[in-house]
Amino acid sequence: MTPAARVQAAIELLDDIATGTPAERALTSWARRSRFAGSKDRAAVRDHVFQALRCWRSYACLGGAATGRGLMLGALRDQGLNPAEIFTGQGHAPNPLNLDEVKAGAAPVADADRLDLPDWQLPLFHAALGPEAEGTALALRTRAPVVLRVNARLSTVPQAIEELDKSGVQVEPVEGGGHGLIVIEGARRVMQTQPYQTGLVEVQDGSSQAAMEALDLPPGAKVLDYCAGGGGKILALAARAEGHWFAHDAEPARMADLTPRAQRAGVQIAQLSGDQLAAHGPFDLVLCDAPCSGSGTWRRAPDAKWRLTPERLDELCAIQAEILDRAQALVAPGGRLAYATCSLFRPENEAQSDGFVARHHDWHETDRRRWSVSAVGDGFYLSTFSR
Ligand SMILES: C[S@@+](CC[C@H](N)C(=O)[O-])C[C@H]1O[C@@H](n2cnc3c(N)ncnc32)[C@H](O)[C@@H]1O
Repeated sequence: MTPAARVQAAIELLDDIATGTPAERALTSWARRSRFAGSKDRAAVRDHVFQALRCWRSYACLGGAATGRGLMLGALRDQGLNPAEIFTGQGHAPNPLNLDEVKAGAAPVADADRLDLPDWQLPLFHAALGPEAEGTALALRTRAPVVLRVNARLSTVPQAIEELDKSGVQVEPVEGGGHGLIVIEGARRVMQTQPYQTGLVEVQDGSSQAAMEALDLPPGAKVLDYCAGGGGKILALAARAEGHWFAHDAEPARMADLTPRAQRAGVQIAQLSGDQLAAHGPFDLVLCDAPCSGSGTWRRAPDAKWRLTPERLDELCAIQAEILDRAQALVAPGGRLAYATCSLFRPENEAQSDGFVARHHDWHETDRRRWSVSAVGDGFYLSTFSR
């Protein structure tokens, strides 16, 4: 595909996504029906679509319309490129610009346009992040880093760097980042490499890694990941120490990847249904990596920024409180409860921790940390409690 044909494909996909089709689904079905598109084409089209999703409002201002054409026009203007060189109408290029399109478009001025946020989220950003609110919103307009975690059970940082290099993936250690490696080149190849397939490295965001390093983990501890999903967090904990590892999720199908991942990593993690939890408990550490808005990860899943509603945020807060209330009953005397989200918002973070200790007077908070959206990690929140 020519660069212009890739832009035209992105225009059509953005129009589809604007009608409510989830971005991943739109991209998958486009790739299926576009057999002519090679892997580089698919990657380039995906990059166009994701960047336009991150910058929907500012690109719509620059391009003069919140349509696929308007957004891609805005994207080209944002990069200082001449859209007329792409919108030529030749081959599979977008049709030439009409006079209205040439005249339309202006730099974003309103805060929500400039920061690429839905209006209702501006106060949430300011309340949670104060002077860092603007910088964080602007950071969410950029592409996320790809970060790996070296599995300390099977490898060292220098060994993993060397093995990855042999497979064509260049990485650098995350500064002060323990086992984190930031991918400089070859991100799309990581999962095909021998170090990944043999469990020497896992893909894991830098902030998630740092949060799991921050948790107290007594040797031989019995640990339950109450919202395990694909198991990224419990795998990071299990790499740190000997222990007994248990995973639970309200939707067990979400743990489908956990068995192969644990096998690769050389650890055993028992999966527990709701009915089995009490019989296998109590646990020295119960981690609740709760379902949340994901606002700290919106560089990776930018359509979620526009799909979240105030009603859904309220629902998530209620689910988070219920998870904490249930999980606390599974903690052994002297044990810890940990609450984590990849959200930036106070109602899901600080207010949730405060609400928990207000409802459970026998519990107190022992630690509370936030990680900012950065060059090595997503926004993340961690709170720990003891009784
Ligand atoms: C943020 S994700 C977990 C990510 C995972 N810990 C990881 O590191 O890959 C939240 C998970 O909580 C699960 N969940 C939602 N409601 C739950 C509930 N009431 N009890 C337990 N798990 C729940 C979801 O199915 C989802 O897999």
